Amino acid sequence: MAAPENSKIRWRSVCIGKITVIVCTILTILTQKCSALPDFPSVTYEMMYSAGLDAYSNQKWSDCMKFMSRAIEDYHFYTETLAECRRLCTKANKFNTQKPVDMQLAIFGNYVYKSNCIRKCKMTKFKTRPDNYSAEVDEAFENLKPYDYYQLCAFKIQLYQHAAAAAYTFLLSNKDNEAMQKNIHYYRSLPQVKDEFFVNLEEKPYQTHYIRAVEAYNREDWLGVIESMEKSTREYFKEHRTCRLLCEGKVEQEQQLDFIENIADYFIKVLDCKKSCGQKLDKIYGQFIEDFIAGCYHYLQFAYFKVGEFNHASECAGTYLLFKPGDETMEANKDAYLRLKGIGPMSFTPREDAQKHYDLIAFEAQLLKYIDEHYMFDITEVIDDDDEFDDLFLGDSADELDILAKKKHDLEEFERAHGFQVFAGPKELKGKKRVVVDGFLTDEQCGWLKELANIGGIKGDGYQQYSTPHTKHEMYHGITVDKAAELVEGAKINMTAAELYLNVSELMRQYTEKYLNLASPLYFHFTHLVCRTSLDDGEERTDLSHPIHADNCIMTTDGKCLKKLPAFIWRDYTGLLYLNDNFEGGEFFFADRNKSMQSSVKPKCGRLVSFQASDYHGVKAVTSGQRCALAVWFTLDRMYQETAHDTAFQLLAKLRENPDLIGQKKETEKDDSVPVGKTKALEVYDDSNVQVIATDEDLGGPQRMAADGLATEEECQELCKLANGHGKRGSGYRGHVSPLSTHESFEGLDVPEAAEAAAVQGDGYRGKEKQSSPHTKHEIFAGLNVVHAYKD
Ligand SMILES: O=C(O)CCC(=O)C(=O)O
Ligand SMILES: [Fe+3]
Repeated sequence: MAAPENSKIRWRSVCIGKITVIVCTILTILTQKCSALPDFPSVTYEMMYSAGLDAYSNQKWSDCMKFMSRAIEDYHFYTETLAECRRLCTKANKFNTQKPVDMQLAIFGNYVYKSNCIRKCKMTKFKTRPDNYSAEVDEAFENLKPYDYYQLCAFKIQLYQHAAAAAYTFLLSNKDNEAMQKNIHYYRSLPQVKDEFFVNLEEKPYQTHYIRAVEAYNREDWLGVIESMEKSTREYFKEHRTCRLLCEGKVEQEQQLDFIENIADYFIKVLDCKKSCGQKLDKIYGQFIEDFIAGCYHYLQFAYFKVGEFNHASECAGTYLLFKPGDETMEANKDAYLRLKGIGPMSFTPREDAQKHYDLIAFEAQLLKYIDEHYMFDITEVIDDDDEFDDLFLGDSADELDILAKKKHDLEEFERAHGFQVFAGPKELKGKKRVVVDGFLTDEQCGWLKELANIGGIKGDGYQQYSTPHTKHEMYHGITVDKAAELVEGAKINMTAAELYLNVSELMRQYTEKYLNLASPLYFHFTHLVCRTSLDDGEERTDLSHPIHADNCIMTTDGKCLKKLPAFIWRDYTGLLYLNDNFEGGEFFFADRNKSMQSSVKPKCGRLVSFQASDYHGVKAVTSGQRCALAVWFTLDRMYQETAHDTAFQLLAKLRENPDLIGQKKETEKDDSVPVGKTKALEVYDDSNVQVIATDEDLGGPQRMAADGLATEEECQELCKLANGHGKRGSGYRGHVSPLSTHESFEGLDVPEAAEAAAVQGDGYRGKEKQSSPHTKHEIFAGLNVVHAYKD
């Protein structure tokens, strides 16, 4: 478990210096007695969060817990109260809009009246409390960040029950957060941590009732389903209203606009926020449930049917059909209900609250569609890519932030230690994950490598032996790193140059990995020292030395990047280290998909350019002289790692130990230095029990492979056990009833798989026959049974 110490928090401390001290003092005086937050109205969640962060960085773990939990508590108090004020004031009207002198005047007059109402309400409830919070802090609370800090601080003082609950709560809203997945995994491995510690501290009433309803459904306790699901729908609409009301204060206006423009822009932003309430709320145990509210009515209609309350059952069926018109299962149920005495078309009139909810959402969707298609958003808005480099170092959880801050620091240290200077970044180069850095080689070193390329370089090497692969006006020759080592053995070049080749390419790999802040290691796929020499010095040229292309896909005429063979689709990043500038032309450039130039780089000795292999780029014509570079293509897939570096390393080590061997063996003429594909890479695995039993030709298509020996008998059994374990849990999990199964699926199986399992259950319930789980089947048949029961 990576629990950071002495870490720098990358958080804008909103409450620094004096204020923090005051807050801390107040809270310290209050000590245990601080739960009645409204009594201390001027202490806000923002202040407490800041105090919590300070406590965290000063390693005051229990203070950190205390402040974080109070911050969370106050955030709830504040948001609930705010929503309540807005709700109370929605109906406050003074001016008659029915017979207005001027309708618009009356409407806005009422807004003035409502605004006053909200202000009065806030004054009564919040008293002297400041009412201006930074968007960053609000976002942190929405994403449950305080729980992240809370769990770390609790962990530090071995309060595992608190830590586990906070970690679990955070994870439910931040499912992809790998650091927290690892933390949960770690907590679970502790003997003192019990399953029941993993509780969702942010569970909303509608979720609790929903879970109970599904549990009751699984027990076939139909009255229980009715009671809990009715409560769940009521609570859901309430929560939805609150969520929408909270959207109403969240807009930051940047520009001076007309009165009406201002209102429209503000309104659109609020609308956009409201639209996301469904996405936010339709979750159980953090798992999104499609058509959540419709699903509730499906459960209800079935439960009412089971207890013989057909009027209610029909009403719920009708409500379901409001949300899912034409749903086959429900239409069939409807037909069946219609055959019952006392049930007519009116029995299917949707519930009033559901109808209101539906109308609102539908109207908003219509409005948003209009806005999407017609509204002229201010076109001066430009994408601010100033922070793109920093984006590479952005994290979510406290753990992540600390790790990333450390990585950024490491990178800076690495740059300092090697004397590298960043010359251009994503902003100047007009693309993410691009960098130009100087200082990789001295002039002398560039000279050695150039000489190496010229002595040992093979014409067309690396280009299927074509000496002019891209333009007839230039000749290419190159040398791979293992070939360079062989030249040392053949006494054609000195050891220093070959070692430099090996070492500097490794530095390029390390730097690219660090700069791009990659989560997994980079491997060499192909390393090539290459020179291009102008054949017609000084002639006018309209062609390029290297046409616009990407290094891992085929560029189509309409600018698409097709990840298909024969492109080297496993290449992920490219590094080009230039060796000279005494030539004409030959600028490297990045291009758009429409082939227009985005930015260019002038080669010079020791200058590295690194970028994503899928970025389009090219080289302008070399109109005179020779241009040399060390080009390295990296892959994230170990399978495609080239063996040349190992070979070179071993040979050079042997020659260092036995210098007598140098010059004894005749250097071979054979050139086998074409880029290494899968077959060569697989040889790496031959040493570790893996045997390739069939490849592309045997299996009748590209990129196919079968191999034995990837797991031992024991490992296979382990995996089977795991699968069986999940199978069992799966059946207990079908109603999303056990938090443990959600929790376990995060570590036992991968997240998408767990998500899929949950999605299947949700979907299946709504009658999709393709689902295979027994529970789902049961629900489909149960649905159909209704029909059959009355047909027969
Ligand atoms: O040498 C350069 O600047 C770029 C070469 C290149 O893009 C390539 O070989 O794929
Ligand atoms: Fe390229």
